[in-house]
Amino acid sequence: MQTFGAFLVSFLAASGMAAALPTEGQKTASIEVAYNKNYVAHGPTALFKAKRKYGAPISDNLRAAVAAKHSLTKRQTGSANTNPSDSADDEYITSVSIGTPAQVLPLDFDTGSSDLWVFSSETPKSSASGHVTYSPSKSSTAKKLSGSTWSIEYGDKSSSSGDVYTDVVTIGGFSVKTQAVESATKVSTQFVQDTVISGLVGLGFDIGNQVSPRPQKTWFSNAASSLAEPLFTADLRHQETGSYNFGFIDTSLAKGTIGYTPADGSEGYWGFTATGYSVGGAQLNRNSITGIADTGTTLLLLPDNIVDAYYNNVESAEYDDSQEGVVFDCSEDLPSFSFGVGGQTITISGDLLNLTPIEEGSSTCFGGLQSSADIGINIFGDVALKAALVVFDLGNERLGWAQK
Ligand SMILES: Cc1noc(C)c1CN(C)Cc1cc2n(n1)CCN(c1cc(N)ncn1)C2
Repeated sequence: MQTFGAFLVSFLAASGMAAALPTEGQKTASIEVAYNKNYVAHGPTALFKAKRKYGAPISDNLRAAVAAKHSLTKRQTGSANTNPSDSADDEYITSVSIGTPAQVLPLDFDTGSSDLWVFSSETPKSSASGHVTYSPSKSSTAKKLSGSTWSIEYGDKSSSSGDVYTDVVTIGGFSVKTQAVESATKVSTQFVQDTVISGLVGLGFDIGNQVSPRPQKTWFSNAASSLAEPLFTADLRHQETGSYNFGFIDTSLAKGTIGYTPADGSEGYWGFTATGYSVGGAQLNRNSITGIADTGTTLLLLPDNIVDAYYNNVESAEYDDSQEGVVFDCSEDLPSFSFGVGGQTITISGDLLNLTPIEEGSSTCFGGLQSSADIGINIFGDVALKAALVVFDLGNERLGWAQK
C-alpha cells in the first residue's frame, strides 16, 4: 500500500509535473505548480462548481448565469473591414456601432493606446464641425460613468479629453454590452482637422487606459473572454480594404507561415523584439530591434543606424528639415526592407516604403521609414504592418507575424 506521499510523487511523475522525492525518513515533499495563465476566470462558474461539489442548492439565476456564459462561449467572432483614410495610407478607418439605436462612427483602431474615445454631442460645435458624433442622450442604453474623466496625449502631441459613458459597442458584429465610451469635451487641432475619423478604439493593454479615478477596460479586453479565442488580427493594406478579425485567424489572408514571438504589454503597448534586419533582400543580420506593433502610427520608425543603412541605397535621399524626415526623388526604385520575427522574415517592398509626394504634384517623395531617435521607442507602424498579417494574441501574450 503506497503512502499518500509516494502516491502523490508517482502521480505527479506520471503527469509530467516536477516533484521532490522525500529521501528515506524525510517526512516532507515539495512540488512546483504552475497556474494556467490562459484560463479566463468566470465567478458564477466557480460558485456553481463549489455548490455542486458540496451538494449546496443552486438557484435558477446561478444556473442561468453559467449557462449564458458557457452556451455562448467559444463560438463568437467578429470581422470588420478597415480602409486607408487617404492616398498616403495615413491612418485606417473602421466603422463602429455605439448605443441603441446604433450610432455608427468612423474610428481609428490603435494598438498603441488603450482608450475608446469619440467626438460627441459634448464636443464644442466649432471642433465637431464635419465630424460624425455620438450623442449619449439619444441612446437608451447609455449610462453616465459619474465622476470619471479622461485625458490623453499621443506621440505626435495631439490630444483629447472629456467625460465617460458606458454603452453597447458593436464591432464587426460582436457586441460588448457595457463598454466605456470616452466622450470628448476637448480635442486638439490635429483631430479637429482630421474629419475622416471621429475618434479612436484603443487596442492596447488595459494598463494604458487613461480614465480616472478608475481606469476602464478596452473593447477587446471586455470581448476576449467571450471570443472563440482571445486574439485579434490586423490585415492593413496599401490603398485597398483590409480587416480586423476578432476571435479567429483567417490564415488565407497571408502567404507565409505565422511566426510567434512573446509580447510585452507592461507599458500598455504590444512590445516585441525583431531578431535582425536587412536591406534589398540581403541575408538578415543579427541586430535585434525592440519596438511596438502600432496600428495608430503611420510610419516605420527605427534607430538612425538602420535608417542610414537603408537610405545609403537610395541615390537621391536626403534629410529635409521642413519635412522633418528623409525625402527622395519619386522616380527612385526603392529597395525592400526586411526584419526577422518569430522565426519568419517579413519583407516590406520598396513601393510600400514610398509614402507619397511631400505635396500634391511634387516629384519629391517622403519615406515610409524614418528615425525613431527623438521618440525613444521603435515603432512598427502601418508601413510595416501592411506587409504582414499580424496576430495580437492576448491569451498567450504573443504576437504572430506572417508575410502577406
Ligand atoms: C496620424 C495621422 N497621420 O496623418 C494624418 C492625417 C493623421 C491623422 N492625424 C492628423 C490626427 C491623428 C493624430 C493621431 N491620430 N490621428 C491617431 C492617434 N495618434 C497616435 C496614435 C499612436 N499609436 N501613436 C501616435 N499617434 C495621434
